Amino acid sequence: MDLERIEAAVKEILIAVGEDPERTGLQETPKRVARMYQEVFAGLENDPTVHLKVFDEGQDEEMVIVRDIPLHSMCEHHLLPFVGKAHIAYIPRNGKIIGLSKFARIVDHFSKRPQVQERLTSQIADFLDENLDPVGVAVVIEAEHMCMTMRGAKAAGSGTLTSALRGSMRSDAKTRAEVMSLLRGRI
Ligand SMILES: Nc1nc2c(ncn2[C@@H]2O[C@H](COP(=O)(O)OP(=O)(O)OP(=O)(O)O)[C@@H](O)[C@H]2O)c(=O)[nH]1
Ligand SMILES: [Zn+2]
Repeated sequence: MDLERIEAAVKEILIAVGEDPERTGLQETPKRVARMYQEVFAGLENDPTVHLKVFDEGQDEEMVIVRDIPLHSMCEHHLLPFVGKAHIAYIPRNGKIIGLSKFARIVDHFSKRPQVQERLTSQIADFLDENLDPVGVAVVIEAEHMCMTMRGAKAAGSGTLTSALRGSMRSDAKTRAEVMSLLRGRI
């Protein structure tokens, strides 16, 4: 990531909105924003496959659900945060599982780039589907978008719910109903 370029751009924005980038409170701001972007967009650079330490100890064909994974991402339309929770359910194949913490790391990875909620949801589902080859996987995300609350429509408190279903979660009506009712228990 080109930190110097971000700094220069932020300084330009400050001037363009009518601020004085040399006043005491703003002198360090371009540098801070550059470091902040490096952190919140780290998912553009890092490799998510490092989180795929696979164990073969899962209960075959039994569903695993990790709920309420905290999520912070940046809406690509306005570069404002959207904040919420991800819920992931999957049915391992041949006992192929990953550590529970890795789901939070994978959610974080795909959140840390300019995003829309729909694509974030699909990217997490596709990544797990392609790399774990589970019988089925479901990802549900609920989030509040600052671009809808602090500006524009000013729809404070509105929530957006997205889901991505793969494998038996999509094709098998009974499995889909089961996972949705388990996830709905808390959503
Ligand atoms: N589908 C989808 N839309 C999003 C997401 N994040 C923000 N948006 C929307 O992206 C749209 C961009 O609309 P535009 O009309 O191009 O931009 P705008 O004039 O700033 O729109 P307003 O927010 O309505 O003021 C808005 O409706 C946002 O609510 C997201 O994750 N998914
Ligand atoms: Zn937005």
